[in-house]
Amino acid sequence: MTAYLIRNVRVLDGEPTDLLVRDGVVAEVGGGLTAGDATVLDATGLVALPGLVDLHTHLREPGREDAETVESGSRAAALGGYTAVCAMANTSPVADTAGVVEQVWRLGREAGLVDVQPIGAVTVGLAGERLAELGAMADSAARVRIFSDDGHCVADPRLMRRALEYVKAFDGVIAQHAEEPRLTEGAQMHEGEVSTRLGLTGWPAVAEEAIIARDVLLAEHVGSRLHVCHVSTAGSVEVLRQAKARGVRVTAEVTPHHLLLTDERAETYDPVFKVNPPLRTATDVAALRAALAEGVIDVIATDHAPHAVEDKECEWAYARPGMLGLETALSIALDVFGPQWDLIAERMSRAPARIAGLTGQGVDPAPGAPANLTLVDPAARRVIEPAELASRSRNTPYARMTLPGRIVATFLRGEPTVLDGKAVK
Ligand SMILES: NC(=O)N[C@@H](CC(=O)O)C(=O)O
Ligand SMILES: [Zn+2]
Ligand SMILES: [Zn+2]
Repeated sequence: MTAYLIRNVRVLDGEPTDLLVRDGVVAEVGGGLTAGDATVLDATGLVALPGLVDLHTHLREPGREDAETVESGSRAAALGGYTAVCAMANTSPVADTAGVVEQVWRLGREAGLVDVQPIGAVTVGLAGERLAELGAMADSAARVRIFSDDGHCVADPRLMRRALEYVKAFDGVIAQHAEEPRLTEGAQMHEGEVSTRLGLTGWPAVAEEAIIARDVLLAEHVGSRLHVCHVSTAGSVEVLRQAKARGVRVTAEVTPHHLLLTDERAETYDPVFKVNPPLRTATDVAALRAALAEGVIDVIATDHAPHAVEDKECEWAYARPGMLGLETALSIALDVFGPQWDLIAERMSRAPARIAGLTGQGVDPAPGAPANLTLVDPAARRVIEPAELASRSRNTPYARMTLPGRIVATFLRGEPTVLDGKAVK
């Protein structure tokens, strides 16, 4: 195993120092370390962060390997600075059995680029009718702790209650895609001025807020853990703020695109901007940014949702919702929040690792810490070229935009997965 001496790097907001990475851990931190047999990396101007952790990734394997595989998604993640991703269950077959979650977990280990932690489905086939084998998935080699029907809402309140009760036994968490389906039938974009002008059926904010309000009450009643996926409205932030003030065990995430883009993008009729929940208004974006800074929202999660060209480059109404996220998330965070490294580390690494219960992830680089880390060049700017992305899909909403920040290197347990901005394998 090669040792690495990372010279002249700033750890988060600290002064430049040296990091010695050896045997999978950060062995030493301090000025003027000697290399010995270590490979020296000059990291002048770079910032070291704990490896990023994504709570919400769609890897599409099994079933849609044309759009993404565990390996291609893992490579996109490593290039984005991630050392762990949680893989959503809406694959084909659905990850609703111990067999499927173990398959995804094994594929992740074989790719060896990030830790792939499978999420299990809450209900069989995501159909919302009966609970999946949550216990068997928890006891499997994949040790599932997060369950989600993402893509669908667990709309039946009795099923939601039972799921919350079930996972309490092993401190699991239900991650809800909050969308009251009766309020979003035929919806194409956010319900508001722009949808009225374009004549597209609207997806009202209240469809999200009503489910979050119900679910925080259910979580409070049961005393169990709820996580809210891709929060997108100012009203949702207020529901979460009140629930947290009461001590409800609820956490929440926001995506990079909901922190940056608004429903006005639909005016282009370019389906790359079609996503679920939909892009909202500038007022919502401002509320989400403030909530993330305050901690009412705990995490930035990508909701990386790769789609094949034929599912995306068609008429708006027929296009699948979803956007790529893994390779651009850190840049969007830097664009929105500036170099607030402690905030970025908390929201993109420590908090998601805690919520997912991933030991060894989300730990700041310090002596004895597992060497899961990423080196960022905050001064670099890059133009996003869809064809250059490692993802198998091309549906980035940031095509040809110039974004700040570049991931220079990523280490997984002391081994580089990215060096010089390129994937090692
Ligand atoms: N976000 C999306 O628009 N799409 C996701 C599903 C989801 O996250 O709800 C997908 O799987 O494509
Ligand atoms: Zn969702
Ligand atoms: Zn999703």
